Amino acid sequence: MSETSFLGHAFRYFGLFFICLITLGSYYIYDIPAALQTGIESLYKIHNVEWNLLYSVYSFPNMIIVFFGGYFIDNVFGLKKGAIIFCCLVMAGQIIFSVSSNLKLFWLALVGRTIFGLGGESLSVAQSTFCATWFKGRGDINFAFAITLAFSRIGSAINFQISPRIEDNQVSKVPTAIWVGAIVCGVSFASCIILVVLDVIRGKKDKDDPSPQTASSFMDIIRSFKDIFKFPGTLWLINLSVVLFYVPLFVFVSICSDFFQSKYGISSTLATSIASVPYYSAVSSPIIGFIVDRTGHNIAFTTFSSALLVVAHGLFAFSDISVWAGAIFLGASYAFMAASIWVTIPCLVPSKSLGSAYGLAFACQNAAVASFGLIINAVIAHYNTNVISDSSSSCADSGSDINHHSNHTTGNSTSSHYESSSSCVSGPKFASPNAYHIAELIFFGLSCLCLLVQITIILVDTKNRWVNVPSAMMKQRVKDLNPDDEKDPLIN
Ligand SMILES: NCCCC[C@H](N)C(=O)NCC(=O)O
Repeated sequence: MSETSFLGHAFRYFGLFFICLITLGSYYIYDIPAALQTGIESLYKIHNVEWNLLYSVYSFPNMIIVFFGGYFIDNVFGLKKGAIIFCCLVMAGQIIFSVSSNLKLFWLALVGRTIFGLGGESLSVAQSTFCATWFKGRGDINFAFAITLAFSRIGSAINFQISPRIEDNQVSKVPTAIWVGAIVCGVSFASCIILVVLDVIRGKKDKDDPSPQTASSFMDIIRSFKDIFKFPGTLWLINLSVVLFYVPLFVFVSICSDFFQSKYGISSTLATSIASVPYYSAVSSPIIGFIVDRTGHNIAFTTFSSALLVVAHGLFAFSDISVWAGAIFLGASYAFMAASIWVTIPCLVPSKSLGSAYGLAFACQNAAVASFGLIINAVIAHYNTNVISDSSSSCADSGSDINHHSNHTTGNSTSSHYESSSSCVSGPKFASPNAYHIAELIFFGLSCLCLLVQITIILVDTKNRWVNVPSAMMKQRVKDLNPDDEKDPLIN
């Protein structure tokens, strides 16, 4: 099958469809607590801070677990078995969460979310590794990566549309909405099985799956961890830029709904819609990926993306111009970054280490996002001069019908979640503008650092010529790193 053969292309894109589907469930269920925040608080009779635990139990273990996940893909399970195991964990976690909603047991919900966390991020590593191995050294790899990310973000968006509709403002329907998440995970699991079969057909069954003897004992595992210190400096700079980019994106998105209401005086519904602009904008990244495939010079694109991030946070921090301006810059910034950063990794490590490299990047990202999530919320609480009316308990106990809007956040302890209802105390549910201003200064500073790191990578790469060169040279670099792939029927 030659590279240009129609069958080869069709088969690869058929595989890409299932590569996209394997994380649909995990992206869909990740934000179920946000989409059903009020209902979940009422169902389990919990407060905002306990609700936030549904995110913490996912993020904190992933500071470490996701690296092990990537490492196990490379050295213990292999990609196919690893993907199935992580998909099982995601589905099992969601089933436990669903059962907990029927039994109204919050501790069981936390167990479910923890098990989901054990698989969720590692499944994303498996997805990136599948994408990188199926498309490595090809001219459409940026496009393929961008499609998987766009698809995943559509999964998140569908949850925000569907879950509140199923729940229909009735606590009794919350378990149904959570069970629907389990069904979506079932679809992802079935897709994973199909993908594994396709991967076997692809004819790489033994090459991609290192034998378990590679790391048969705990000491073997510890010893081969040293390999990560052999990763090139550019990969560490890429990881640093991932951290510096995703903190001002993910953490900002988690607090921006309240920030928009506080600074711009807009309604919570509008604020929530604007908060999701960055994720909807990911839908445009395949177009950008298509362009990056033609031009190469990925770091030029990530640098441009960082510059857009600086502008976005500059607008939020220092101007009173319409809130839409900053949100659109942030969305454009995300679309460019998503389409260009992740593809640089196969140019820096050989295929056999891709899982570890993606695992390392996601571990750094999770550690930074979880830590800065706490720091930013602490800063906001410290500088806040508003008296926040915490109406959650009075509302939560006010009956089975709830007055609800979706909160598109990744969880924060200051987030608002109630429209006023007869039994709720009205008043500001968000912190004062000065508190958000300090937080914004931090995001702006991190964005500037991100831009600085991108410029550093460009300078470093003028010598190496690995990740900021025309696409033909990047393809050649991947081939040089993986000489065995000469025999791969789908690559050559
Ligand atoms: N539930 C969120 C999954 C995130 C997966 C991964 N850590 C990541 O950040 N991927 C890139 C992205 O832009 O989503």
